[in-house]
Amino acid sequence: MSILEAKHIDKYFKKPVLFHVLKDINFSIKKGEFVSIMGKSGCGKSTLLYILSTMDTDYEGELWLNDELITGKSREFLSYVRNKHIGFVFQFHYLLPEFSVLENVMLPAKKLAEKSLKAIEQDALEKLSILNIEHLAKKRAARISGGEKQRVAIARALINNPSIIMGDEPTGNLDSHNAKNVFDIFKKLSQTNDLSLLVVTHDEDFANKTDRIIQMEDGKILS
Ligand SMILES: Nc1ncnc2c1ncn2[C@@H]1O[C@H](COP(=O)(O)OP(=O)(O)OP(=O)(O)O)[C@@H](O)[C@H]1O
Repeated sequence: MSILEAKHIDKYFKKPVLFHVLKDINFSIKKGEFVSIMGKSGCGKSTLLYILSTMDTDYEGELWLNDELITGKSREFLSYVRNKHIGFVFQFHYLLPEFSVLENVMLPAKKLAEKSLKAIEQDALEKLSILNIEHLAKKRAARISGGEKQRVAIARALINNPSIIMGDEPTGNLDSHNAKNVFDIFKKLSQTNDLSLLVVTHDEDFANKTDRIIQMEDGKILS
């Protein structure tokens, strides 16, 4: 079963001049697959991820998530889909510094509002324990290290049990030790939890260890 499928995606930027940035993008990601996207700066990786994450709706072609057509759906629906089915991990973690680690992880589940606070707290503690950082639960996010912050960001991405995690340079801000930790966590999530992962990266070591590399050049997929 495909978790994510892009069919004939084209995108144009209209200003300052008409620019065909994505050209007939086609690929799919299976359940439990760990895929990386690589390519030179400016080839369109972030633009593509923005579309795949349902944030950008101004494109041609079709986006499918869990065998459901996402293209053309309302803003409210897309916001729900993002929160429920997609977990995000960025280069910068975007944690709320004054909130505790636990509160940060709970936030996307509170927004979804499908469970009681008690149940959300239990889920958040479980995610923290998967990432071996349960002991940080009560600490303020501002008071933990960069590597720990990225683990908290991963726990937060997992809180609503998404179908797929999307990462934009998730190891871009980490030293090699912490980058390897993040890779190992992602690998384990794909193998033991059957979670799909799609990660844009410039890190060749990281990409070479993923199940598949999607290579981009000038807005096209090469392989
Ligand atoms: N809002 C925009 N309007 C016009 N052109 C844009 C806009 N955003 C990006 N571009 C251009 O589209 C191209 C692709 O940009 P994009 O950010 O997707 O590349 P990228 O592969 O993610 O690069 P990097 O690896 O540096 O992050 C670039 O030439 C960029 O200058």
